[in-house]
Amino acid sequence: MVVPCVVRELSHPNDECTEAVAPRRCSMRIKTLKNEEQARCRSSIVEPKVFKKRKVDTPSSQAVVDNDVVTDHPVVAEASQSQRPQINGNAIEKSAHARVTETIRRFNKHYLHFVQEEEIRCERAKADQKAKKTSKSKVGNTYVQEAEDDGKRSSKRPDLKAISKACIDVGHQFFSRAEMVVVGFHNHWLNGIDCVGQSSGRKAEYQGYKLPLAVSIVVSGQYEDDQDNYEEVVYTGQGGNDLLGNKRQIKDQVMERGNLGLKNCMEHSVAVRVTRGHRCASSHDIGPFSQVVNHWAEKGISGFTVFKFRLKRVDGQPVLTTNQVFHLFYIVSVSLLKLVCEDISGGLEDIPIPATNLVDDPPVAPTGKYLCFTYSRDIIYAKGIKFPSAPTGCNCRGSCLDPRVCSCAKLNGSDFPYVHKDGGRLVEPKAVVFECGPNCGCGPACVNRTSQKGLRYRLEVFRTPNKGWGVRSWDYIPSGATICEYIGFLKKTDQIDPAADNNYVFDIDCLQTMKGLDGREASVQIIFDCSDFLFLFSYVIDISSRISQRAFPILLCQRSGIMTIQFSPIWALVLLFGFVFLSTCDFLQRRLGEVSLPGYWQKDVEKTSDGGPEYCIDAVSVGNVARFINHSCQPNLFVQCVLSTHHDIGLARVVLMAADNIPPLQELTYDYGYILDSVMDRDGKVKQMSCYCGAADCRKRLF
Ligand SMILES: C[S@@+](CC[C@H](N)C(=O)[O-])C[C@H]1O[C@@H](n2cnc3c(N)ncnc32)[C@H](O)[C@@H]1O
Repeated sequence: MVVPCVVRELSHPNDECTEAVAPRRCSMRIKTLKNEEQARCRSSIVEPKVFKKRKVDTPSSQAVVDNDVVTDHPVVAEASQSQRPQINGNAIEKSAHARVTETIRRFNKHYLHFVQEEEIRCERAKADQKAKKTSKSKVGNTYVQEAEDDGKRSSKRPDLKAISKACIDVGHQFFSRAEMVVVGFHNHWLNGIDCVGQSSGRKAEYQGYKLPLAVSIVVSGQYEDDQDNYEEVVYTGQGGNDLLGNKRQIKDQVMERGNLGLKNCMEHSVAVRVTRGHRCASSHDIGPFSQVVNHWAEKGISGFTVFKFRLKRVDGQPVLTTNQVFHLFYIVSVSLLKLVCEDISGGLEDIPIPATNLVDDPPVAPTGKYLCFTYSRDIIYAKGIKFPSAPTGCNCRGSCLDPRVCSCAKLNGSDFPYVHKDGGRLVEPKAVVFECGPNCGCGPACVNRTSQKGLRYRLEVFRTPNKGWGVRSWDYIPSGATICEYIGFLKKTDQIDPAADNNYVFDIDCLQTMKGLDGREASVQIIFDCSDFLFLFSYVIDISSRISQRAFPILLCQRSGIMTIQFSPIWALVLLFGFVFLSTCDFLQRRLGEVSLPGYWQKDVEKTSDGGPEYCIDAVSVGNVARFINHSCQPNLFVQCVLSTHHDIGLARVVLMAADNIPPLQELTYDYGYILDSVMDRDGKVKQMSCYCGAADCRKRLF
């Protein structure tokens, strides 16, 4: 039954903190992996004793999962944190999930960098092609042809390039085969069967085994002869498929490679990891170890010989709900979710935000003491706060495309912070992102306005058992995507009544985070960086050298600051003097991630040592869907400061973005960044609030 969102008094989960001094949240950024040792490479994960050679004495033996390889499916993990399975007496490694998340984050970071490179390469090829066409090159059509070829050249798959960059650990659910390869579950981005090959035969651990030996199969669900369920899989061997066409069988399969690997597994009673791919999306669910119990050859639907392998799940492994395959567009049964409000935004958002309640009986809508708020899409400036003036924008037209030309891109370290893929994804978290603003020449579709484009995913506010209301998405959200901005009243922090027990205050702490103040993790380093200076010089010299052909040095300066110079002594002196002059003229370029901060922020950074953030966003009475997003110690979102309409860092926009690929119906959370023991009650006693995020590495307290 749908009830209107009327104001009603509800007992609120926050009731325990009445009388508290209003706890303050800060924008804890995405956490970088502190301990590189946490990340183990594939080589260690797929250590033969773990995966590759799995001697199982009897099909029911639990020896198959007797060490650290434990499936950690998110659905299972969420359902029973307290009853995490013990296999052969060994508890599941608690932070496996966290390590996987970190690994996938690293992979996605590399991946998005490669996507960015690829987009730039294509844009340049297109621009060159256009320029060459218009200049009607004297050398006939040769250049035009070359540029065309460059533009058309098949892209260097960013995901495959990223695989080589990441170092890995065990996983749960993957959104692409490439992610699985990264994590080491499966070593082929195309083949369904991953084997230990003949070349490993000399290793001691394979003595006595016939090779190849299969270690992992992916049930893709897209071949005509596949029929699978969860306890038992009938797997069609490899070979003979029309891989470029409709995947139909076009010739007989042969008992070799992966097929032989599976046959050998049966002979040696070696278990195989089964993973399920999804037909429409590229997502994969990691399934259980299974034993090949039978195999045979038969004529397939197309009349060609195919090998069939029957695999039975080995007992003693966690129950998986792997039939929950995540679609890019999840079809949600609203009646099952008990809708209590059709759209909490009251039509203000482009996509309605329903509220559902499966917890209360009868189900109630998100209303009550703390939930009676006015929905707003935009920040509202409290009385007395002056809106800063808008910066001069870039001169681009339509959409900003060339980072060498766009002045906004230059502020971001001479690259656009977003790639176009999936409607705009942030390549990596930054101290601050400079987006295009009101005075820019580009239009609303510009990629450098990604966070200004409103909601893109079907969000749902849902009642959680112990955290009040929370937010999740019905759509798959790729990492780096914008979820929403934190909206509310923009106030001075001293305008917040400390006795008001307001849990909806978000401190705008970009500067504090930059400096790593108050125990906050400094997400960025402030270091002296000469790359911008070098870039400037290289530019001047490059132009000069073009003019005078050979009289000047050629200087190549890369973003990393590495340069190669072919120089004449006089130019070396010019460079040296220029460098010394600029560095002593209070013109130090400081670097925050990839962002160069204009000099005037230096004073702000210095000033920000003690007092804490000057401004905050109070969403208690006015806000948007962000006010319902809960905290997690292992969040899937991160906070990104964004500047677009002005460049006042103290009043930066606070935008929540996806840290991971987020499957539909997974709760969206970010790290509130409370400093433990920083919240006091009126008597000056430390106030505590339990954390119910359920993460394996939960620190058990919100504050
Ligand atoms: C900004 S509100 C989030 C939305 C809130 N759950 C609601 O129902 O309106 C912050 C409050 O939610 C609750 N909360 C958020 N994350 C939590 C967590 N991990 N564990 C326990 N309570 C949490 C706390 O009561 C916190 O003060």
